[in-house]
Amino acid sequence: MGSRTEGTVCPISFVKDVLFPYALRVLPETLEAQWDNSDFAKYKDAYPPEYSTSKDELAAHTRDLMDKDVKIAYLKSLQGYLWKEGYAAGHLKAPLFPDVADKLHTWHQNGFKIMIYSSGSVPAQKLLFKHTNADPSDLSPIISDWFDTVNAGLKTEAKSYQTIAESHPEVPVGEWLFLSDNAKEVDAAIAAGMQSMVVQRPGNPELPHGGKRERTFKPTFEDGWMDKSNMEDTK
Ligand SMILES: CSCCC(=O)C(=O)COP(=O)(O)O
Repeated sequence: MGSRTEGTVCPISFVKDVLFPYALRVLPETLEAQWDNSDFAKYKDAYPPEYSTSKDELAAHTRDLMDKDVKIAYLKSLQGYLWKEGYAAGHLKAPLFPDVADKLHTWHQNGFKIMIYSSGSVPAQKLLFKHTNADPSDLSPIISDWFDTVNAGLKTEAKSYQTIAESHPEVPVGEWLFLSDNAKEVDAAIAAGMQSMVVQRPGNPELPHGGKRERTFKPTFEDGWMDKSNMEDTK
């Protein structure tokens, strides 16, 4: 069982209106404090050289990438670093959709492996699932594995899903279920041999073809995720 984060387990607005602005707010003070710190070098040095020569260049490029929501590994890595203190201090908490925590616990108790595949970096994923609005807040112990664009590849490419499946040979590829609000990612997962569905959530943009496609899944919080009556089969 695999899933992406924004628009699937939590609202897109949490990422766009809370996480991104938080990262931009703490960026200048972080650059000021950490620029020459050897622990920070791995974030700074991952940027292309033309953007890592000065704090101003790096900040401007970071702002530009976030404005355009570019999901590039060096930005995602820095974001995870910038969010760390915010989560630790309680300023950031992931607002999961109301069905998510219960459903993940149920699946876990029933022996399913739950894994996350996100454009957000693995450290950022772990922070998000560790600090949620659920009770208990930390869902990370029930997540079996974590994938991002560094250890798996781009989410719209079938080979990324093959890489993920191959890293767990104990689970035949046809037994994986990948849930995403992004139809292109669902198509890539299906091309790799996984089962996959588009999840529709409040606040998500209109799907291609007005959401009319096979295997579109619109969970209602009362009925639960796996109620087939919520599935639009428009074949
Ligand atoms: C899990 S880190 C915060 C979300 C994020 O930065 C992101 O890019 C979300 O990507 P996803 O593929 O999970 O929608």
